[in-house]
Amino acid sequence: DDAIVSRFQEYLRINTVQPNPEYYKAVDFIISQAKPLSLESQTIEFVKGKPLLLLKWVGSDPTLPAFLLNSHTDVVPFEDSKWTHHPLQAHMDHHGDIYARGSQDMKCVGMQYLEAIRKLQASGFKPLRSVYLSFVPDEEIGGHDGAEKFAESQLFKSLNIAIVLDEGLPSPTESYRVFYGERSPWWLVIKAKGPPGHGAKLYDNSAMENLLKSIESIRRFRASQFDLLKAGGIAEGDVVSVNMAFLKAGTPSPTGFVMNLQPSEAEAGFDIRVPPSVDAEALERRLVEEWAPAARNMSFELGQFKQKLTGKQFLTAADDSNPWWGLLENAVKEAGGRTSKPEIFPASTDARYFRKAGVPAFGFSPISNTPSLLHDHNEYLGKAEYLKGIEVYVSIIKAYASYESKSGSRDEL
Ligand SMILES: CSCC[C@H](NC(C)=O)C(=O)O
Ligand SMILES: [Zn+2]
Ligand SMILES: [Zn+2]
Repeated sequence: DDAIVSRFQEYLRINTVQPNPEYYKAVDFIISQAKPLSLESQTIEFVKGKPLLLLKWVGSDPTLPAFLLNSHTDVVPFEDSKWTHHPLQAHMDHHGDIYARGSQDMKCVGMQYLEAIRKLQASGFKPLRSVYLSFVPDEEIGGHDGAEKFAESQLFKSLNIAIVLDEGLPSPTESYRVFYGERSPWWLVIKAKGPPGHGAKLYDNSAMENLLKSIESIRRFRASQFDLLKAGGIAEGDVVSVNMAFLKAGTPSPTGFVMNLQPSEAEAGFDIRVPPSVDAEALERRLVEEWAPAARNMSFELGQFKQKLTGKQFLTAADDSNPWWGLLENAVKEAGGRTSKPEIFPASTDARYFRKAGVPAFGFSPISNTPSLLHDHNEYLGKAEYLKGIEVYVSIIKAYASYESKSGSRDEL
């Protein structure tokens, strides 16, 4: 167990923090881990400097579709002064909790896949289906140069993947959370223009006033969605979330912002997440007519990383019609765990690109009894929970790799 935990800590200590992740250090480390497992390995640069590592554990029946275990190698930035231990130290405290950026999101999962394969090989298990592992870059900044290009590639098609597993979220209870779809991310910048003027003058249609009207309207909508959630009976992934990411306005000067000048431009950035169950077109109309009406000198554009998905959202069946669902549920049970009712992922993962390519995907991180600290200060994972998660993957990989039916092919799902 000590060696297993040390390997996890080693991966956590590699600085793959956006916006300058040391991707090759991570890839070299994973390759070194895969060597003793005799996995086939290839590194693909869809975009220069952003390697995607693809590993393969070859199954004995090449006529059966394979399955893919995906994880991203990058992590989000942190404010290290707000942490109890430095987020790149991977310090384990006396409770066995390992503090590090990526301990939950999602270096744990990437390493757990490999550790599970190591255990299966040690037990003499031989897969029938091939098992692929992808370690992808850039998930945290939209996945365009990583999983999106991979899922759209000829290479991906040639792998003949029947099912993908990707990241989920920690569960504060005993039951693991599983995700079969996601909300669509809309990252919008709403801009207002208006006549400038003296700070002492009351007049209509200033940029600030126009923007504030929009913010008020957006906040009323946010409150209505939040009220639905607070009332209960509806999941986080089934309401629209709206949060302001930034406010940018004012006329800067070397001594601070000018106080007696009403600026001619003002803008605000919003992170909006739209569930598959919500009419995205109606929301778009609301955006055009109420939140950024041209009549009020307003416009909108996409923020950085250009996140806005409209149109069809792809969901993976999480019922008897999908054999991979039952196999997953059962495998978790056999490892002594329990899955809760499948949910819509409240944020975004690379799974959306695989689903879009026509391949079903589940979001699943085997972390129970743990607060969700993705992107938060003091992200940690308990050693016991990490080790238990490896056993869960042993069970899942065994079940998936042994599934004989040809009905696990993509066309029939
Ligand atoms: C929209 S691309 C960024 C991806 C990131 N994923 C997670 C899981 O936090 C997010 O939802 O913000
Ligand atoms: Zn993640
Ligand atoms: Zn993340």
